[in-house]
Amino acid sequence: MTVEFPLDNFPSGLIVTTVEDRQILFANQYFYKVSQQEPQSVERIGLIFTAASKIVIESFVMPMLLHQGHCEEIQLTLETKSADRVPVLVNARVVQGDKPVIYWVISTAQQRDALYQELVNLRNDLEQRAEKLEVLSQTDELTGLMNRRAFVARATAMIKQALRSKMSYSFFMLDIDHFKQINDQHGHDIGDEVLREMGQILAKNSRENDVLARIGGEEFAIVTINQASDSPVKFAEKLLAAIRAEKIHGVDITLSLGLAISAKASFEQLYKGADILLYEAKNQGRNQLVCRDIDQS
Ligand SMILES: Nc1nc2c(ncn2[C@@H]2O[C@H](COP(=O)(O)OP(=O)(O)OP(=O)(O)O)[C@@H](O)[C@H]2O)c(=O)[nH]1
Repeated sequence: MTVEFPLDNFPSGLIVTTVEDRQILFANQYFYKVSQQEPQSVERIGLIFTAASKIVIESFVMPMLLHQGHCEEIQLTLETKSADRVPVLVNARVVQGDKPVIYWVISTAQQRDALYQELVNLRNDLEQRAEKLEVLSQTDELTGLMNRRAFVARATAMIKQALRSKMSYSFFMLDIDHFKQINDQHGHDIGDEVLREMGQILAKNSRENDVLARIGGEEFAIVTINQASDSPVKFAEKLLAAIRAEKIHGVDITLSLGLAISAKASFEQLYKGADILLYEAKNQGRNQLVCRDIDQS
C-alpha cells in the first residue's frame, strides 16, 4: 500500500532546480507562500533573493555545491513580492542522475532571528547595568565624588605612575571643622548640603587628573602628581580660602588640612603621613594647613 504525503504540507520550502542556471523544476506550496509568489511566476530560484544573497549564492553556495555536492545552514534573505525581507536558512544538495539537479530546503529563520535579537538586547542591557553598578560602586552617593574604595585604587595607581616617572606627589587630607556642631545646630539635612557643596567647591578647584574623593563622614582627600611649576602649598591654601569664602546655607565653614609631600612613599605611608598632619592642624586650633615633606622626616 502506498500512502501519499503531499510535499506542500512540509513546514519548509522544498525546491528542485537545474544545476546550470537554477531553473525551478519543482517547488512546493510552502515555498510560494513564504515568498508570496505565484507558481510559474518565478523561473529561477535566485530571483527571489536579495541582491546580497544572490552574490552569496553565486560566489559561495554554488562553488561549494559543485565542489562538495552539498551546502548546509546558509543564512540568506528572501525578498517577497511585497518587498518584505525574510531571513531564511538554506540547505542544498546536488542529486546526481541522468541530469543532475539541486534539492533546496528553505526554512524561515524569523523566530530564530527574533530570539537572537532578544539575546543581543538582553546582553547589551546586562552590560549597561554592570557598567552602572561599577560606577555606583565607585561613587559616593551624597557628593557624587569618588568613594574611599575607588580612591584607594586610583590614588595607588597614580602614585605608582609618579614613582616610575620619578615625580613627587601630594596627599591632601581635608576635614571640616566642628562638623558635629553644624549638624547639631542646623540639622542633618543642612549638614548633608554642606558636604555636597564642599565636594563641588573642591571639584571646581581641582584639576581633571587629580584624584579627589570623599573618604569618610566629613573627610575629603586629594592626591596629585606635582608638576615642576606647581606649589602644593599654594594649592592647599587656595582650597582653604575657597571654602572660607563660601557661606554654605548660611553656615560659615572652615577646614583643617594635612598635606604630605613625597617622592618615594607608598600610598599607605603617604595616607598615614597626611592623617598625622591633619591631626596636628586640628590640635593647633583648626582652620589651617600643616604641611611636610615626609621624605625628610
Ligand atoms: N550630615 C552628615 N553628617 C555626617 C555624615 N557623616 C558623618 N557625619 C557627622 O560628622 C560629624 C563628625 O564629627 P567629629 O568627628 O566629632 O568631628 P568635628 O565635629 O568635625 O570636629 P573636628 O573634626 O575635630 O573639627 C559626626 O557628628 C557625624 O555624625 C553625613 O554623611 N552627613
